[in-house]
Amino acid sequence: MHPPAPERAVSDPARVAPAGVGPGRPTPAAAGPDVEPVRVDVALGERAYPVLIGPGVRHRLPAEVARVGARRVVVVSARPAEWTPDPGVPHRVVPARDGEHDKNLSTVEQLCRAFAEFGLTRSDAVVSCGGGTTTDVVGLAAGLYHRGIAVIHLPTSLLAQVDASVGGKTAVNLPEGKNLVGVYWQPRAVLCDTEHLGTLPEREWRNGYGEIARAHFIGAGELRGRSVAEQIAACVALKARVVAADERDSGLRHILNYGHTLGHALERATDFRLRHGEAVGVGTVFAGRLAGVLDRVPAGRVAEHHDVVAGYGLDSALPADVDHDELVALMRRDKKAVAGLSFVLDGPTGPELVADVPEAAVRAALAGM
Ligand SMILES: NC(=O)c1ccc[n+]([C@@H]2O[C@H](COP(=O)([O-])OP(=O)(O)OC[C@H]3O[C@@H](n4cnc5c(N)ncnc54)[C@H](O)[C@@H]3O)[C@@H](O)[C@H]2O)c1
Ligand SMILES: [Zn+2]
Repeated sequence: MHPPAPERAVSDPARVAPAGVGPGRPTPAAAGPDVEPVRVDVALGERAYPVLIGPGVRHRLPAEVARVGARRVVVVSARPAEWTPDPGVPHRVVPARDGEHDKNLSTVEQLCRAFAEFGLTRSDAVVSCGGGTTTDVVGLAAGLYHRGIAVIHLPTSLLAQVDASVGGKTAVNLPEGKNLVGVYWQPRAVLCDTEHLGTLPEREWRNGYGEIARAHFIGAGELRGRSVAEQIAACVALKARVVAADERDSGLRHILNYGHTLGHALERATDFRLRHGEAVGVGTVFAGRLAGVLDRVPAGRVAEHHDVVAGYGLDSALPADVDHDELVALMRRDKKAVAGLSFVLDGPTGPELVADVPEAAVRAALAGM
């Protein structure tokens, strides 16, 4: 099989200079002839790591493996083996499958056994290549094996590049629920190769754009019309800033859940017929409407939520068959709910967690969506 297709021109090719420099800010990083990768640093002291974004950045893998000092590597890949470059040290490729079905403890055990069989020691490394489900399960296996071994992610879906592979949260599912077992385990590097997106189905593009749309309202700003690499870089830079300030989700990190309270409820209410990003898109429109109902933002800002979500090709309306009572009940049970109905909402001082939102306001925002 041939290397992935070239970068897809999803949006206006007009390029804009990367926004600022420094930790958590995208900075240019040269990588090859016609390549303009961007580097974002996740500033976590001695656990700081780079995220490289752009066409062909997978070829930085041997350099990153060398930087980590690994002598042997296990590559866990849900994509064809040729998608991962030779890491430059003795290695084994273990095939994996993306999907929630295999994101479980049994896969973690199989992976750890493969690491042991190949003789990985504490100072070696694991590489993941796949969607967010694969980076999550491999991240957890790496975080547990020998009480933690270096992991480098090569995320291949847009959602995994803008969100799942960065920030150090790892988890697997139990029959009782999603993401119930996990650890915080930061990768040593993340290589977001935009060429890897060349084969992504349309729906998975939308899935990623739901997260990019919500990022618009929590600090990433206007990204419509920018190149995919710039959109990813801006979302990663936003996440890097938030994670550097609140690695373990005890405060600021909750702003990343913008649009997610209704989003999660919608995923459940539709029995996961909606992809996560599609649900977050609708949830983002709702967050704008609710902030409007509560007089936290003017009408123009409410409309901007609709325009941004629709502008990324996402549905902004609630699916016709969902019941508002059920959505309200699910939102009350949201695991992030601190008191009553809680939402991350925009306001005069920017987005913040708002607790005890009156149910009538929630219903008013849902009505007519
Ligand atoms: N750890 C975190 O902070 C974090 C954040 C957000 C999401 N997540 C997790 O990420 C997962 C969702 O990630 P996802 O949407 O990537 O799911 P996924 O891994 O299931 O991938 C989505 C689909 O895209 C396909 N795919 C991936 N890359 C492809 C490519 N290059 N070409 C063709 N097809 C490709 C996959 O095979 C799959 O069918 C969820 O399990 C979620 O819990 C984790
Ligand atoms: Zn999300």
